[in-house]
Amino acid sequence: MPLPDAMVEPLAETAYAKINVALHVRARRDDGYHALESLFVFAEDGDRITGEATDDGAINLVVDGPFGSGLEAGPGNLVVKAARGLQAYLGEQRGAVIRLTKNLPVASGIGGGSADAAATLRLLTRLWDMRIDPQELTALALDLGSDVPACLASVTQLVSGRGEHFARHQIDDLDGRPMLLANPGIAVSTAQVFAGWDRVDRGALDAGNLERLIAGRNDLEQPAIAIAPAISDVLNMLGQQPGVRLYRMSGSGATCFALFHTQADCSHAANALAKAHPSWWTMETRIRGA
Ligand SMILES: C[C@](O)(CO)[C@H](O)COP(=O)(O)OP(=O)(O)OC[C@H]1O[C@@H](n2ccc(N)nc2=O)[C@H](O)[C@@H]1O
Ligand SMILES: Nc1ncnc2c1ncn2[C@@H]1O[C@H](COP(=O)(O)OP(=O)(O)OP(=O)(O)O)[C@@H](O)[C@H]1O
Repeated sequence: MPLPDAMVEPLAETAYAKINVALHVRARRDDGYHALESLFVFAEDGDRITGEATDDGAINLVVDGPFGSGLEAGPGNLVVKAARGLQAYLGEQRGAVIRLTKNLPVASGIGGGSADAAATLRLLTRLWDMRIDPQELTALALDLGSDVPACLASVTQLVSGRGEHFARHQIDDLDGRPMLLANPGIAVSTAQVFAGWDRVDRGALDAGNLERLIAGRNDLEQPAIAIAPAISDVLNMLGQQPGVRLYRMSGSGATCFALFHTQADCSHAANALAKAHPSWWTMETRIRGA
């Protein structure tokens, strides 16, 4: 027997937070973007997107959640852009009512907007019953943002170019590893951080194993710290925590992450940060497996 409408659960997707375990900036390109080499991993947690299909063709977005208040729900929101882009791309006549529960800080280097856009594409292909693999949507995804193509699969990937080259990458000991994210409460503009890069190529990324990644870098750390010095405080604090294996800034900041040996180490660090800096945002999570 079919369920009455009120009991039909809306479809849901998690917009997994993206973390750049290492991010090497190799060159400034003629198109203004930068050529990067990065290992992307994804957290098991992130924003949440739910939706229901409508027949009128309209895209309506409602935003809630801890970081929802500062975010517009209109045409500038990456969820709306992704939905409209998908409608146009596939000539879809149906619309959708979408709810974005914003759990991740905005403009914080963990790709919240990019993850939301990719999750919207995954959600709507299911909602509108499109017989299409979201991986076919790479060109549309890249139009929405450099990180969006890799966010479609949201598994560990080596990413290069502006973000258009991405391939699954297996590293022992990463899947399921406890991870703490920490942000000092400062929104940082990605474009402004890239503009502060000193244009020195410090060499290629070696993502062969965790040891080599530990020897890697985030070349955007220094320009981000110049804009938001509190990033140094976050890094210092993370580096002092017992059981930390690797700590670094993610993306263009200001969020930093630390990978731990055990969940107990991670929880201990989360408590220490919350006690010393109650205003900082933290999230205790794990690296999402393939
Ligand atoms: C820093 C990273 O998050 C690392 O994963 C990404 O490179 C940024 O990805 P994103 O937020 O999706 O960035 P986009 O929305 O495409 O671009 C925002 C701005 O960042 C700069 N930008 C971005 C990506 C890139 N490879 N080079 C750049 O110089 C450009 O000034 C661009 O106008
Ligand atoms: N759904 C959304 N979530 C977050 N930001 C959005 C969204 N839609 C539009 N934006 C805009 O996109 C900009 C970048 O937001 P986002 O949170 O993706 O940045 P980020 O985490 O620094 O990304 P990256 O790691 O890719 O550099 C913000 O200035 C914000 O106003």
